[in-house]
Amino acid sequence: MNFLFKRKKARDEPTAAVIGNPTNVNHDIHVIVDSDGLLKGLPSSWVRQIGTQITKAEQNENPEVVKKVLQYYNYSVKKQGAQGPDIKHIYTQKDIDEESKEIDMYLKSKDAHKSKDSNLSDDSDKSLNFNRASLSDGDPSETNSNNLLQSRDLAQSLDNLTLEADEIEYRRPSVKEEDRRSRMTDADYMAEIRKICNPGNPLDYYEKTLKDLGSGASGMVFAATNRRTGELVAIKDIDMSKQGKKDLLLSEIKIMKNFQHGNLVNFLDAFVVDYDHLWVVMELLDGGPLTDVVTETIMKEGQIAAVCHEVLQAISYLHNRGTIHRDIKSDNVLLGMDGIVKVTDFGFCANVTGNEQRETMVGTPYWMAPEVVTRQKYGKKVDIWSLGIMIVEMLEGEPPYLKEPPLRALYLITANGRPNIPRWNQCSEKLQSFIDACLQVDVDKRSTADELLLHEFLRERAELRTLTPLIRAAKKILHKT
Ligand SMILES: Nc1ncnc2c1ncn2[C@@H]1O[C@H](COP(=O)(O)OP(=O)(O)OP(=O)(O)O)[C@@H](O)[C@H]1O
Repeated sequence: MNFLFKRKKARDEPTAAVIGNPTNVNHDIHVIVDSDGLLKGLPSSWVRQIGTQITKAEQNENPEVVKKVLQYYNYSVKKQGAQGPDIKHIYTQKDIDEESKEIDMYLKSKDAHKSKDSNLSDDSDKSLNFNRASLSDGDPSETNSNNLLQSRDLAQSLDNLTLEADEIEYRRPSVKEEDRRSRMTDADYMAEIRKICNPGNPLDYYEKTLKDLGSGASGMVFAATNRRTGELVAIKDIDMSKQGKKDLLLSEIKIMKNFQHGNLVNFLDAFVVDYDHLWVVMELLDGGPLTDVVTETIMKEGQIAAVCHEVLQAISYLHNRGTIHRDIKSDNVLLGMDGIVKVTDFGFCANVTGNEQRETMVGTPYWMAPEVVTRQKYGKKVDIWSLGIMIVEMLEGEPPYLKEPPLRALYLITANGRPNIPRWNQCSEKLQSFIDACLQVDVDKRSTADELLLHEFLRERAELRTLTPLIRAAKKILHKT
């Protein structure tokens, strides 16, 4: 069999986007471009950040975009730093709206704090500069004192956030419940989780094989055999002592039990093992992630259409249940050796620190829709944008701007809108039209999952089994056979 192989490209380990965006954000910082073409009015630490990643000409051209990108980036870093590891959860429009309000409140609390503490008011952005040590090349003594200020500022900002939350009418009613939850100890959570898990010993049900399927941020995934049926399953071993938000994990398991679809990696069972390990049993996909195929081989249009069709069926299922995946990318599309295509990572998956990107930013930006960064009202169609970026991966082997650091990638996504696709002229008109329908910056013009499922490009999809040779070829190159 003849394949065109792509050169192996370095892919950063992307993480899940977990931050939503507010609507009608007040501009609390006035940014202007001075006569020298420099942005004025930005906090000094932000200026240092952009200096390394966004050129003066770009700042000149898009000052508002630069401001929004920095706000989003710094909020994201701060949230990660303040709350520790975050767990992605099932997203609904309601979650997104609530998160949007949270960002609004964060921005307001920053203003409130500014007026309360005159010592910090001239550089109150230090609270936003959580990752400054790694981003600035300033002198170490300055960094130390800033770190002290950061901790104080961070704590105060969080206090403000709570105070405001009590006063604001739209604060979600579940906050009291969250307060109660925040007083729960780890042992309390484990007791709750235990209640919804299978009480038995997993080794009575499943026999571990020697095959490790890989390791993610939250732990190892290994293969096992169902002792009764002989079915192969994948078991994700999550070390609960290292998880930040056990409450979310708890609700995830509850929700996941109700989500079953032929194009989702379905949840099968869960067990608590050794007091603080959660074993999540799911269907095993033996072909590995789509990422291996896109980085190693060149897919034909019929094969791209086949993958899009299956992924869209999963997205449509989730969207029709008021759920947004928010992390559609090739890494989260798993393949069976027979060519079956399933979407994963739509619940119970933790996003914990483990590599630089995870530490510096909550969400990986490369698949992110522009409206996420610009904090316009957004919803289900972020998944359609991400699908469009995943098509770019299938064409080019990687998403746009992958080699750029996250802050610059955010800037480019927001400033450029629809990315340039080098192989565009080699695409058929139908594929071009399909990509156009996904990568519309104007959300209203972007198609829905159900509309895309009727697109003529998908009518020419190849049979799923035609993916098998590509999977085999990728495995061979990556020594995963
Ligand atoms: N159901 C499955 N079948 C086969 N392989 C799987 C399955 N689930 C995960 N894997 C593989 O196991 C490895 C780790 O998966 P995992 O989902 O933990 O990774 P991650 O998404 O990077 O981490 P996390 O979701 O914890 O942030 C990956 O290489 C993935 O392809």
